[in-house]
Amino acid sequence: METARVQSVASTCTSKEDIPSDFIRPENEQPGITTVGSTDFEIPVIEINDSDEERLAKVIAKASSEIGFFQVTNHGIPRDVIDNLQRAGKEFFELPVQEKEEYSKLPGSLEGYGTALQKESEGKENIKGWVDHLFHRVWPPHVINHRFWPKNPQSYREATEEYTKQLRGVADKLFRCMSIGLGLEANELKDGAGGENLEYMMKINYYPPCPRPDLALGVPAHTDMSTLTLLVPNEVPGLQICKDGSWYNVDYVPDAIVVHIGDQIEIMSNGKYKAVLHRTTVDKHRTRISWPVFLEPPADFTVGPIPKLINDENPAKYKSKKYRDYAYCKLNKLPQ
Ligand SMILES: O=C(O)CCC(=O)C(=O)O
Ligand SMILES: [Fe+2]
Repeated sequence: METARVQSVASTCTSKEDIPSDFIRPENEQPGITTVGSTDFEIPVIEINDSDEERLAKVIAKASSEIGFFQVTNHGIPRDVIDNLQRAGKEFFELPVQEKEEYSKLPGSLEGYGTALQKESEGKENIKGWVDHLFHRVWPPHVINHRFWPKNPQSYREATEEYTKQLRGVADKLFRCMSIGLGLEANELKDGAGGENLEYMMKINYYPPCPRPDLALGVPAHTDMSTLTLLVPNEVPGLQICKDGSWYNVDYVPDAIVVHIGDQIEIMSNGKYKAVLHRTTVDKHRTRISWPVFLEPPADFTVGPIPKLINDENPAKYKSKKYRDYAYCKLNKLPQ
């Protein structure tokens, strides 16, 4: 059966004060009840044009171990490269739903246009997220399937390729600093996740306006299973991170790239760096769009705590396993 796209649901209920009951979160998840107004800690914004990687590594390592989350500025990606990416993605999502369905996911594939069907634990009803998305790989060339890249607008491919090329430079810099911050050689963290075979999975999240943003969520609470996730949002706020059990709004910082530490880096660092728990809220009047890129190990690559970081006093806290098996357990909510 076809799933209704949230964009279609939203267009039929904008004038009303309510939303279909399958989007209403239980009270302990409702953003209207569970969001903390102000932070008593700084969510770090880090300028990464510092050529002293040792110094930068310290700042990044601190943010990665205390929060697992930060934003970076002065990253060197020109504004127009990000604008072109965002314009093309927005134009794609503004096409009629029928045209977008040509890119819908095929059974068993992650790539394509779709609406998440969130698996809840046994016996619980599924609650839907107020968001549609598009997934496709963007790097390295041998994993790209252009079948899932929009042909309309025509600028989509070039804009996405250029952004990806620039983003790889930022990712490499972050990996080097995070590796140095663990006391390792600069290349060791990236090598532990697949090195040059690391796969870049692009996602576009499209969150239409929602009449009851106090009751619904876009993407519910989760950690990313990637190594790192690098994201550029549009100007509509909505990202929240969890620290010590409380939910905090993340400010929109113009021109920044948002960095989430994902599960694989937590594992490789043997818990020194933390995968951040996060979720997204939606806006009553405006459409939020975000472009995360998940940096993932190849499916058959085994990821585990980096051997140099474990010893008798500090034994491995995580199993080593193939990324494919990790992803299977995570997506099916099975123990790791
Ligand atoms: O839209 C965002 O800012 C975050 C989305 C997200 O967490 C995800 O797609 O994994
Ligand atoms: Fe996420």
